[in-house]
Amino acid sequence: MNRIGVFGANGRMGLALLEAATIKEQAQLGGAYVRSSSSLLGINVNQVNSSADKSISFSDESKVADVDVLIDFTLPAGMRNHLKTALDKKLPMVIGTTGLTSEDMALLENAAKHIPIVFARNYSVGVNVLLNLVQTAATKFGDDLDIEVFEAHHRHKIDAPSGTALAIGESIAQAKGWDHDEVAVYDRSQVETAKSQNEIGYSVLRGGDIVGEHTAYFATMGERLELTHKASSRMTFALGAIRAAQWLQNKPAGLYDMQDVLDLK
Ligand SMILES: NC(=O)C1=CN([C@@H]2O[C@H](COP(=O)(O)OP(=O)(O)OC[C@H]3O[C@@H](n4cnc5c(N)ncnc54)[C@H](OP(=O)(O)O)[C@@H]3O)[C@@H](O)[C@H]2O)C=CC1
Ligand SMILES: O=C(O)C1=N[C@H](C(=O)O)C[C@H](O)C1
Repeated sequence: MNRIGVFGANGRMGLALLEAATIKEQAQLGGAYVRSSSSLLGINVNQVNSSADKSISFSDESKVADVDVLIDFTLPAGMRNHLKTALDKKLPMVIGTTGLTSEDMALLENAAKHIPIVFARNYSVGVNVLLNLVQTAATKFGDDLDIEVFEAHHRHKIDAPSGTALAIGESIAQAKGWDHDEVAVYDRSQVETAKSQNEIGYSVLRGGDIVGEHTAYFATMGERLELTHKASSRMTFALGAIRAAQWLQNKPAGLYDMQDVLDLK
């Protein structure tokens, strides 16, 4: 049995994870962690999400105990603290937080020398299949090809482009043999020349309650391929993260991703 500890348990993803832990067989909610200053401390999780396990109350994230694996979908600063806890307690960790810097990634790589970690910018099956499909598309057209990535999310999202959009772009860059940082174009407002074929352009929409949509465009003279993924429920990500937490059981230290979990490599 996997006793799962969820950080940021009062967030949009946190609440979905509390519910997902009750749905998945062989999984059990072990801890619903919130900040030490949270007004939710001691309140039964069931009062906030009626589908969550009645036996658990929100507890202080600095008092992690009686769990087998930790899950973090918070913000980069939260993830850094929660990673320290996982290292102290020698617990495996599933991380979905996006907007991480290269310094954060270095922290993850170092931590993964001591504990097993799954880090994925999207825990849906569809997006992880898409990461392979865009590599096929990117290499099957000739060089006279324009590649763009579009993403749309809810009004509350603060990082842009989304982690998934960047993962799609990085996957394409890898297939093309490009350095992603050199070819990524985030803003054309100050550019007065036509685009080159060696770039990946990003565009972003924020509005309403959009859960998460991503399209990779492959446009050439005479045709255009659009590969789109649309998530319609956060439960997709939450169930994927619980699956990753179960997969991590008994894994050696290392940095894994959702494609490892789904055997898509
Ligand atoms: N990989 C994937 O598949 C997915 C990733 N995400 C990512 O997950 C993250 C969270 O998204 P979402 O749930 O919508 O965001 P919310 O804003 O709804 O929730 C964020 C949670 O993190 C907590 N938090 C923020 N900062 C800290 C901190 N410094 N220390 C402790 N806790 C902190 C918040 O607590 P408080 O309320 O006290 O501020 C809250 O519980 C984002 O990075 C998002 O991009 C989202 C969906 C899928
Ligand atoms: O913030 C979100 O909501 C999401 N974030 C992830 C991202 O940045 O790619 C994944 C998903 O699209 C939802």
